[in-house]
Amino acid sequence: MNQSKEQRILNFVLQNAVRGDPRSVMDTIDKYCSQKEWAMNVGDEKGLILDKTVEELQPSVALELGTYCGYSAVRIARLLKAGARLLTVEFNPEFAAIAKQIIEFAGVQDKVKILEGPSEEIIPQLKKKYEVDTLDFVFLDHWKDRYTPDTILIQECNLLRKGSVLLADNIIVPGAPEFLKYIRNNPRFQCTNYPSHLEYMKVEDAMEKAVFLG
Ligand SMILES: Cn1ncc2cc([C@H](O)c3cccc(CNC(=O)c4cc(-c5ccc(F)cc5)cc(O)c4O)c3)ccc21
Ligand SMILES: [Mg+2]
Repeated sequence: MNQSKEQRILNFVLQNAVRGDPRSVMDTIDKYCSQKEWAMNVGDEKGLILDKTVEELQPSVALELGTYCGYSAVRIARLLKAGARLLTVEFNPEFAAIAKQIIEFAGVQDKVKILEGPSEEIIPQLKKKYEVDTLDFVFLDHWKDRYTPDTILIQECNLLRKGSVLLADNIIVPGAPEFLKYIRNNPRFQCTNYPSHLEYMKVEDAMEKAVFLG
């Protein structure tokens, strides 16, 4: 049975990155995906916007929707302070299995919990099953038509507090027009747009940051 692209990414990390070194894992994935096979990791340019958001916020509890291979989970977890944790949601079992190995290879597994299942099922379980009070940070990078319903669901589950930050990938490509309309017209969010480029390409993309005002 021939390998998936994600399996090839994992193998390249296992053979070329330095175990326990998150930066080397990120750089190795970026090298593979810019030189060999494109893949939908947030990448190093938009990754810098993600880094700055996490560093500024210093979240204790972070949620990621769309783990994929774990690139952004490694990116976020490496910046978390002692005791802080990242919950990352992935419905595709193959992706979750790859991500688990990449997160472990990077040595950030103690800060990351992969929750397997669709976001609409996982989000309502966060308080009781995963002992979350409120979310300090949410990174949206899953199906683009789920950004809005999941943002509404997160609010319905009372998971945000004054100052909670949402950061959404792919505002231009593939695009999340409905989310943009929803979040920018919602008086309970203060939005900022961060122009950038699609990972590994010279195509314009952007991230949107939305601060919950309570
Ligand atoms: C419900 N639920 N709950 C958890 C959960 C997890 C997943 C998966 O992680 C998953 C699988 C497939 C696609 C995505 C979304 N990502 C994208 O579609 C994307 C595309 C491109 C791009 C850009 C240009 C192209 F030409 C092609 C693809 C660039 C990007 O950065 C992306 O993030 C996410 C899905 C639904 C889930
Ligand atoms: Mg993305």
